[in-house]
Amino acid sequence: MSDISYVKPQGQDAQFNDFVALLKPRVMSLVVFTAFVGLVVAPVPVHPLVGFISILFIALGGGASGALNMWYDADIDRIMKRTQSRPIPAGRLSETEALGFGLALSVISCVMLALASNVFSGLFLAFTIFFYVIVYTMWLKRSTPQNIVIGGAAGAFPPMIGWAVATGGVSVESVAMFLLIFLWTPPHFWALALFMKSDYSAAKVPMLTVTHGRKVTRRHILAYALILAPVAIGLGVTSIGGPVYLATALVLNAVFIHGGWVIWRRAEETAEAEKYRFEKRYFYFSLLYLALHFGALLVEKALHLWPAYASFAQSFDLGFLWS
Ligand code: HEM
Ligand SMILES: CC(C)=CCC/C(C)=C/CC/C(C)=C/COP(=O)(O)OP(=O)(O)O
Repeated sequence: MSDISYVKPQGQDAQFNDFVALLKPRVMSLVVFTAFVGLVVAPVPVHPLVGFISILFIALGGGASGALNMWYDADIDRIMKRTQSRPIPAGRLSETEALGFGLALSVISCVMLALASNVFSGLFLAFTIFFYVIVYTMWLKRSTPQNIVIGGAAGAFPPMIGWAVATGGVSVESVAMFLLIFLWTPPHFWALALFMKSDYSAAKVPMLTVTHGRKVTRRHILAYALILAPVAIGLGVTSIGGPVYLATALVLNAVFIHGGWVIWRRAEETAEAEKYRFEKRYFYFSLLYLALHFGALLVEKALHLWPAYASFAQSFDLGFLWS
């Protein structure tokens, strides 16, 4: 964690773009979208200004956790090809700058979210940052191949935070959204780990592909796709689901399981000869998979404003089983 290797390029100030890059904006865009959906689909309406400010601070909190992750992981980011051009390993920002930026932004975002919505949401955001930075990044990532399974919880909390902004609490629906992302994370990440294995071996990060090999990882991807499907479809029979969501989930999960099956059956030599083309496609499909599930929840929310649709959708709601 020292700054010894840091040499600021002459005459070049730390760039605004580099601070933005510390926020991991591309990954966080989907994270923030899930938080937004969590907020919008909740049964309690939120004033648009409060909603906007809350999402802004959830986004900043997520970004802050990304900056703290990059501060702590600078040593392994220097080794991995995929991450070598990040601001710290590339020498454009110092570790101290990233740490200060990440800490300041974390405090500001949690306090502001608490003030803008409610204390529970602010504390929930703080816990999520803690989970990603301390539990995942500092502890699990370097110690167990289950790192992303357990650590993945951090990435699954944002829709619950959005829901908490609106309702001040937790519900079956928000837990179901959490479970959807929680069980999606392993196949999402392991598909990438199949074609990024050498990066992780070089950095000695105990990802499943490194510790147990690609064959075991392939089996795990299929297993998680199979466990994920009933949870993803199950979300459709809660109060925030409905026929449009259910149809979307049925199609997406059939495709995701089929892809997981193909990944499991693929001979390593074939995958290597094809430069892991299918695995790469599966990784990108995983992003679409999650975005479309949350997109379908938004569509349900809009359609529920139409009374005829709302009463039709009601017949799919099995909420009486748990309420
Ligand atoms: C522990 C949990 C997770 C791990 C280990 C993980 C890992 C990764 C990695 C290593 C990448 C490649 C990033 C890059 O090229 O810089 C990636 C990409 C991505 N991840 Fe995840 N991910 C996790 C959870 C999530 C969650 C919860 C979301 C959103 C809800 C998400 C959304 C994305 C997106 C949108 C990309 C594509 C970024 C791009 O185009 O550059 N990830 N993920
Ligand atoms: C609101 C809030 C606090 C949200 C946090 C959301 C969250 C935990 C997202 C994690 C997604 C992510 C970039 C994982 C990368 O893992 P990695 O760090 O191992 O990947 P890397 O090798 O690309 O750094």
